[in-house]
Amino acid sequence: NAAHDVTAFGKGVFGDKRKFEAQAYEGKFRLFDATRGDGVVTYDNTTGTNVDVLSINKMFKDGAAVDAHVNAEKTYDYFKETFGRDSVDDNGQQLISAVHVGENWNNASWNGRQMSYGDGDGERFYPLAGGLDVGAHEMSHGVVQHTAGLIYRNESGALNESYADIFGAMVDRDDWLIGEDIMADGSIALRSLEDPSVIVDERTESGYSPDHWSKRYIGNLDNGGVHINSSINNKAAYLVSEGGEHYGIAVSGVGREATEQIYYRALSFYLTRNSDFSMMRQAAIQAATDLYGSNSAEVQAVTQAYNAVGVY
Ligand SMILES: CCCCC[C@H](S)C(=O)N[C@@H](Cc1ccccc1)C(=O)N[C@@H](C)C(=O)O
Ligand SMILES: [Zn+2]
Repeated sequence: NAAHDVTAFGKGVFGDKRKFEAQAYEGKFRLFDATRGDGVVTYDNTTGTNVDVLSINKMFKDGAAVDAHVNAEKTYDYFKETFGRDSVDDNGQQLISAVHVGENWNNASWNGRQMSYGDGDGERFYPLAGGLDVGAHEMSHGVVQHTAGLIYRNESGALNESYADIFGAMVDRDDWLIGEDIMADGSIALRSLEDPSVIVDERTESGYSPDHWSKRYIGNLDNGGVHINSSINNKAAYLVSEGGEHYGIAVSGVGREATEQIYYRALSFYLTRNSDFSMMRQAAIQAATDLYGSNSAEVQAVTQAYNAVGVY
């Protein structure tokens, strides 16, 4: 008997009840959502199967698998509804997620084809699938890969990481923090777009994430600081949206809706593999000009935001 689509239920990593699309097949159920693009499929890396026999109360019981599946559905919907983009390649590419990857792995990744989530060690991170912004971060790397293709090193790599955080913060829309749901060590988040300097980063000289180009990390750690210098562009995007005063420069914000359109257009029309921060500034100004006009508040916000973080 063929598989058929069902709306199923399960509890996430933190015990919250989730609803999602799955399939019933041969008396069992699998995390395969056939309603989005060429499918959203989630599987347990330790067993290699995406079949999860429903427990007696008709619930999927693998919290990380449930959350990873919902993260992918929500991020698929975000790109479709906000930009009309059909998955990472704008051609419906199947969204594959693997959970329980590694041993207490304190990370998640996009390997060019799929998302992988670690379970965390319970000291640094809880299971990373529990964070919607983690899944959105990883899938956004897929979008970057199929658009500008920003090389994952130095400034282009920092932009790649920044785009993953910006879209992560737009999908997980109630704050400007990244990783706030999965920190096990008591810190408020892994990164903050609003105020990067509140997050300790022992890889940097100052111990904090930079919020100005003059404070950028220059060195070989972290592929040339891709998770460190991303905070400079993250701060710029935050200022474009929310506004504020930064190093004496005032920015009038234009809101999340205009900000996500500007950054998406800059990514998909103007940025290329080797783009650096200065090219990011030009691309965002051009995108804002295309969308809102050269004398618009949006162009003004972008210009002031990049002035405020010292990128010209
Ligand atoms: C193969 C090694 C991992 C490559 C880096 C991946 S893309 C990445 O950036 N992962 C995110 C995971 C994440 C996202 C949101 C919130 C919490 C954690 C990341 O930021 N990883 C940090 C821990 C890092 O690799 O330094
Ligand atoms: Zn990343």
